[in-house]
Amino acid sequence: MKKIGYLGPKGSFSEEAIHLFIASQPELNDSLPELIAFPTIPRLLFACNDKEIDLAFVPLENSTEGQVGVTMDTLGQTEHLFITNEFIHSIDQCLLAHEPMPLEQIERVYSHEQAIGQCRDFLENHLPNAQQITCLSTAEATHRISSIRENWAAIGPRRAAQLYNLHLVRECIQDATLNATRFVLVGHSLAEMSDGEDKTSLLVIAENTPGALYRILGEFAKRHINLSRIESRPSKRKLGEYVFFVDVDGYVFAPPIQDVLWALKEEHISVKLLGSYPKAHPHERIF
Ligand SMILES: O=C(O)C(=O)C[C@]1(C(=O)O)C=C[C@@H](O)C=C1
Repeated sequence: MKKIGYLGPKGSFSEEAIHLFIASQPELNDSLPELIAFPTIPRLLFACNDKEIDLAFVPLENSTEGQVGVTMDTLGQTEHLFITNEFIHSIDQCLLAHEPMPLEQIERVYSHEQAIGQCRDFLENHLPNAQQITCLSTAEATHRISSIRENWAAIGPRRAAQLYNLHLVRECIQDATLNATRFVLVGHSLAEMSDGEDKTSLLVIAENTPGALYRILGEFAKRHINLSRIESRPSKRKLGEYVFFVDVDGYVFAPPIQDVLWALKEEHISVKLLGSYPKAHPHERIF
């Protein structure tokens, strides 16, 4: 039985998404994997890197709040991991508390930083005086308030209300109605080319010199390779130095992508392959 790790505890958006992802994958449905909750994303990804688990399921970016930096940074640090699938899950944030209560009475709001970021306008407009407390996940926030009878609330998934015996004070409190998170499944080997459209994720380490990014992008443009995402993260070596996460259309062994990788190597630009995997086509309700 395959072991898949996710950001827990039970009731997190990650858990909700992994169940839907498994249901969408006939080959995983034949022998259901064992799901293991981890308290943090680095612990989860390093457990996979060290082969304690077969696969890790992690959030990578959200349509409202943007990149999940900790996932990107940890993928950059691990050595034996490849993204093998992506899965887009629609996210509805709910405000949960012990009992129905007027918003003015709520003194504290607990949640994961991504969830707090997705509800920034709601918090500013409706709970301007509530203290915001960041937790390791939305489910951890929900679990924390469930054992203490105070005027505290948590932001998290609808299902967490049932699991932790809480009341739904408000639903869909995120700032953008269409709110979705892209999760990726990460494993130990490169996925094979699919029957449909694939994409390739690369981590490119550019020098801080004039035109460095221009030259990198030029290699893709020359070969008509479509870039679907480019994001920077600090290199963590010095202020103002960045690494770039680039997603391009196509499977990594397709000749034009191989040509780009050779060209970048010749220019001494270092590139780490993060994976090649089937492109997700989310339902139009999501985007
Ligand atoms: O805290 C959770 O419930 C998670 O699964 C993490 C996470 C994230 O880091 O993006 C997942 C989806 C939502 O965007 C909010 C939080």
